[in-house]
Amino acid sequence: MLFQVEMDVIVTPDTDMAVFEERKAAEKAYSHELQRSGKWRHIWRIVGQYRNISIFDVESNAELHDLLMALPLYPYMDVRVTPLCRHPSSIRDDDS
Ligand SMILES: O=C(O)C[C@H]1C=CC(=O)O1
Repeated sequence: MLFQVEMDVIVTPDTDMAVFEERKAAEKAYSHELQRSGKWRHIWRIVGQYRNISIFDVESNAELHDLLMALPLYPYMDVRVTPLCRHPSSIRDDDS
């Protein structure tokens, strides 16, 4: 099952940056692990914003939920999820 996930990272003036930087490093490692597994298929930075658009390929809604809840930066994020399905005009083999 494919999902578009948009993640906004929110850093405020009172954010403890030492804690944030620790979580950011953990987030990078977690993201790399999921990308290598194929579950986190794509990640793109939205230009000019601390936001990404990602594509996840998971077995179920529950699996995606668990993966997102475990994001080390989750406490600093606003997350939006959009379920995707194959477009009938797609010529790609890996769209479903
Ligand atoms: O930087 C971000 O967009 C937030 C998050 C997602 C992956 C990662 O390494 O950090």
